[in-house]
Amino acid sequence: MLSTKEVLLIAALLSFVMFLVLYSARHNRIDGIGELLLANVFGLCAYLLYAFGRELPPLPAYEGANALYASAAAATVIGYRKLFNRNAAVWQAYSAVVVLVTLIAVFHYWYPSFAARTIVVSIFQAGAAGTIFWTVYGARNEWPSSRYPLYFIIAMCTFIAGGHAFRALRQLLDTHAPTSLLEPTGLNLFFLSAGAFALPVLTLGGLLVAHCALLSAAEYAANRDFLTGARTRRALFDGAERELARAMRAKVSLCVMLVDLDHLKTINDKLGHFAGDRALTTLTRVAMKCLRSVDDFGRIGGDEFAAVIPDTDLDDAIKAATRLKNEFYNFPHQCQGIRPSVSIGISKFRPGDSLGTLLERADTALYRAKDAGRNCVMTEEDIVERVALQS
Ligand SMILES: Nc1nc2c(ncn2[C@@H]2O[C@H](COP(=O)(O)OP(=O)(O)OP(=O)(O)O)[C@@H](O)[C@H]2O)c(=O)[nH]1
Repeated sequence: MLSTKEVLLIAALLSFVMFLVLYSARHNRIDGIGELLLANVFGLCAYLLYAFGRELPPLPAYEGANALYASAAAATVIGYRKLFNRNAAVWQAYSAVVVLVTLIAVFHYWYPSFAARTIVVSIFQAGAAGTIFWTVYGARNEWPSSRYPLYFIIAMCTFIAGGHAFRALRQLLDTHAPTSLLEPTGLNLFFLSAGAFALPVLTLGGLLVAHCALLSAAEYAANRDFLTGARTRRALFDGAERELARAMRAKVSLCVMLVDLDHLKTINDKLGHFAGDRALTTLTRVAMKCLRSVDDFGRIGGDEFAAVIPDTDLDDAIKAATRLKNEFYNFPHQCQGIRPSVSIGISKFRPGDSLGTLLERADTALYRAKDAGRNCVMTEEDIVERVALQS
């Protein structure tokens, strides 16, 4: 079996490895990574002081080691709060460390009691694990990707807080409880190992969270237009191909809308590019509001947007497009003297259509809408009618 010193040295090594991993991730500018890095520096020093406690004078062996280990817990809590965009409560966390170290000194020099020291340390560590638990649990519904890291952290925090609560109770009630942290009894070794690995395990959880946050940020950047937040052309077309295949297979209706901002060049020229950008962003916001959550809306270039509207026949697509057009026209734009509007062309899926042919017909309808004076909605059926009248 490992000795207590060996367990602590392994924990120190793990903290060092975690430090190196976090150090390489610090360039990603994820909030909280810096604090986890600091936590592992504190942790590494604390483990070494604990491990060589018998060879050191009492001040570094007791107060020093505990102050560093408590600071590691405080920095971990702050790191997690930042990772989940919560108020970091730095002042409160380090104040709790000061209170803890004061109590340890009191139970070391004035009222010597290993049991009392163990209990206050366990309460502090259980409180830290509990805070991380609530931070992660409270963020679960807004978490954008797989919840596996959250469940992992919640399980670990439960284990750590439960272990500390049990240890404190045992110290309080059991007359055979250990009288030193380094006592190599079976249960003491178990608690020591569990406690010593808490920091590396929670750091691992934080790294998993940071990894998921990075992935979802990269996914967002790849699939969302930087200016407007609408889907990118590629993301929209990928989704459209899937919807088209589904419409074909399930024989359900589907429509495509092309939405073009009218006279953007005039807005840019008269009011500046920022006013043009604002009009594009407003259009996206209004469209997101008017369309359903199953509809896909993306910017396909310049001032042109497209919406893929599944399970919808032409009449309902016209209603949605008209609502969008009117809402945008009536929006309180801050464009002195100019009233931004949109023109919309709609096409309806026919068996055998490809995305290209569907967009082509919507584009022809859009140009008719432009020809008709803008700020209006045209469908391919209007075109069929007009072409028939002309011939
Ligand atoms: N502010 C801003 N302007 C853009 C952006 N992308 C494209 N444009 C401008 O949008 C204008 C589009 O011009 P046109 O295609 O002639 O369209 P329009 O002026 O809206 O005229 P119609 O579409 O015919 O009503 C060009 O002047 C582009 O420079 C952008 O991201 N921001």
